[in-house]
Amino acid sequence: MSLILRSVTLTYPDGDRRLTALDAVDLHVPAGTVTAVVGPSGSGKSSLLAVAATLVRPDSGEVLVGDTPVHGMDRRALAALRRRSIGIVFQQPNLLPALTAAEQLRVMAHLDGRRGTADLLAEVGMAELAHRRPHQLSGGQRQRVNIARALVNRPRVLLVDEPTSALDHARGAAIVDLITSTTRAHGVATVLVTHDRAHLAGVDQVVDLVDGRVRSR
Ligand SMILES: Nc1ncnc2c1ncn2[C@@H]1O[C@H](COP(=O)(O)OP(=O)(O)OP(=O)(O)O)[C@@H](O)[C@H]1O
Repeated sequence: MSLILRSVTLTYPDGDRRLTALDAVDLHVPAGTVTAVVGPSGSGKSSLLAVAATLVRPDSGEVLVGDTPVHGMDRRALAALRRRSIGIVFQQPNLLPALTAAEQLRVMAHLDGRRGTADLLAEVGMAELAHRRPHQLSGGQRQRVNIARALVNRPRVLLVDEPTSALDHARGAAIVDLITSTTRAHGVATVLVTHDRAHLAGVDQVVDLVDGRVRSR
């Protein structure tokens, strides 16, 4: 159950012209592996995540989420696919301030009728802090809860946006290690967008995005 982008092109209106944010991008992220997407500001990283999340429809090309082609799906079908198959970890953990770590996960589980959230908190090293609210947690701990929450619906695809930007070096490295180990344990296809090349030794594939084009290495 992989994530595949085939020759994806995305443009935005730019005055009288169009700006090409993604230019014939090919990406294959097999299940149980992490692909890091690295590139300078404006190279198209957020656009790539938005297309992979099915939040933005490309001008052309094909997106397959967990082997399901999204082309031609209506909004309702896309929303169902996102809920069922895609986990998203945003740069800033947008946790609900009034809820404890355990409750953040249970809300998601309740919405989707899933169980087993305590195991997920333990997996990200947060079992003992499960009763704490976001303001009682460090940035790294909040990011751990955020990652666990993204896994509640047992997604096939995990999309992670700059998870280390607010963390120091050691905590950033620990978060990337955690993303890698949970990716393997859950067999998800993970895309990790980052401008920070420091922590990428353990990932399976690194692609450079330059002016909307992928350069593999
Ligand atoms: N909604 C939009 N309308 C017009 N142009 C846009 C829009 N969103 C992004 N762009 C442009 O598309 C290009 C790619 O932007 P994108 O946000 O994907 O880059 P990025 O690599 O994520 O950048 P950063 O690291 O700064 O977040 C940039 O030139 C940007 O200005």
